[in-house]
Amino acid sequence: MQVPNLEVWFQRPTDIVRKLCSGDLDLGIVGYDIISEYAQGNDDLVIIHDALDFGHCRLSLAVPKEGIFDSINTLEDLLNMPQWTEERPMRVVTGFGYVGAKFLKEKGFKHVSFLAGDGALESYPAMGMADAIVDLVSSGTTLRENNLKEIDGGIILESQATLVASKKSLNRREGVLEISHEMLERLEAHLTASGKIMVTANMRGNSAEEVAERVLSQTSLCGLQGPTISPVYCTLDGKVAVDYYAINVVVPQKSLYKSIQQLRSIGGSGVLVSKLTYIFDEETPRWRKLLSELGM
Ligand SMILES: Nc1ncnc2c1ncn2[C@@H]1O[C@H](COP(=O)(O)OP(=O)(O)OP(=O)(O)O)[C@@H](O)[C@H]1O
Ligand SMILES: O=P(O)(O)OC[C@H]1O[C@H](OP(=O)(O)OP(=O)(O)O)[C@H](O)[C@@H]1O
Ligand SMILES: [Mg+2]
Repeated sequence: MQVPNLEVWFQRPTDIVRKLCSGDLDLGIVGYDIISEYAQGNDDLVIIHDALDFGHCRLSLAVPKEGIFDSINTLEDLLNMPQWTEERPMRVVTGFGYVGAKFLKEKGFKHVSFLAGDGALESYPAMGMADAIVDLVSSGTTLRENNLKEIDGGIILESQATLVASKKSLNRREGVLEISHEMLERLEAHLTASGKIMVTANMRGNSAEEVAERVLSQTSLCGLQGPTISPVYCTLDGKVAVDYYAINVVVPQKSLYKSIQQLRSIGGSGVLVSKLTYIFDEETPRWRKLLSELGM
């Protein structure tokens, strides 16, 4: 473990929120969907990082593609269907009863009944047990396989993994604030580095400035703050001389090949490419934001 005094437990998403609320966990990594549903109105929880860039999905309303829903393509269409009455409300199955109900109420749905379910909700409409579902969608494969469709305006929330904490722990438990700070810094630095690579190459030149001019003339070689150019020393006739310059530049992974082509076009050779693990920038605004939410 690279962070001392940190113990890691894998728990079910709902239990993470529950244990944060009860004070049994100090920090949690959990989807925003779960926080929205299960941390209802609990102001002890605070989101330290809201976009860890994994577990991307959306909570969405879906209905069967055919039958009475054949021409239903928007939330408005669904709302105006004559089928839903007090005696026969639209039956929605979901594991997200709180945010699901709140959403439909805000959109003006009156005749709705909710049914709770944990898994394979996509099968409920075909089994005749529900009219619509509110569930997580990522690739959309599960919906397609079950002959269901999303409708315009039916996205309830977008979710991805977040780092959350209990304010009580941050304020009162020794070391929790410091560890949270370190984790936040490492996560941000790692996210900043993801998708970026370091390209190193050698280039013949008369001076660092002259090499820099050539490098900066290329759009894909500008780097984070500009290229780093340093002399490569060799011995020539028994004397130390500089014939080559090494250039170091950080570029987006997706411009890898373009960068190589541009480097070659200005005389670069011996190109090395390495992955970056962390890029530590200035103190992240998320830290300031957290301190202010804690009243510090
Ligand atoms: N298809 C998906 N693609 C990406 N992220 C998803 C997907 N489905 C769920 N998630 C995210 O992952 C979290 C965990 O999903 P899920 O509830 O299916 O977990 P699980 O580990 O299977 O737990 P459980 O055993 O309680 O079902 C969700 O809260 C959501 O944030
Ligand atoms: O749009 P897709 O990429 O098909 O993903 C969506 C599916 O993934 C989740 O289920 P999961 O596989 O976690 O099973 P579960 O519902 O039984 O937990 C979610 O509940 C959907 O069923
Ligand atoms: Mg699951």
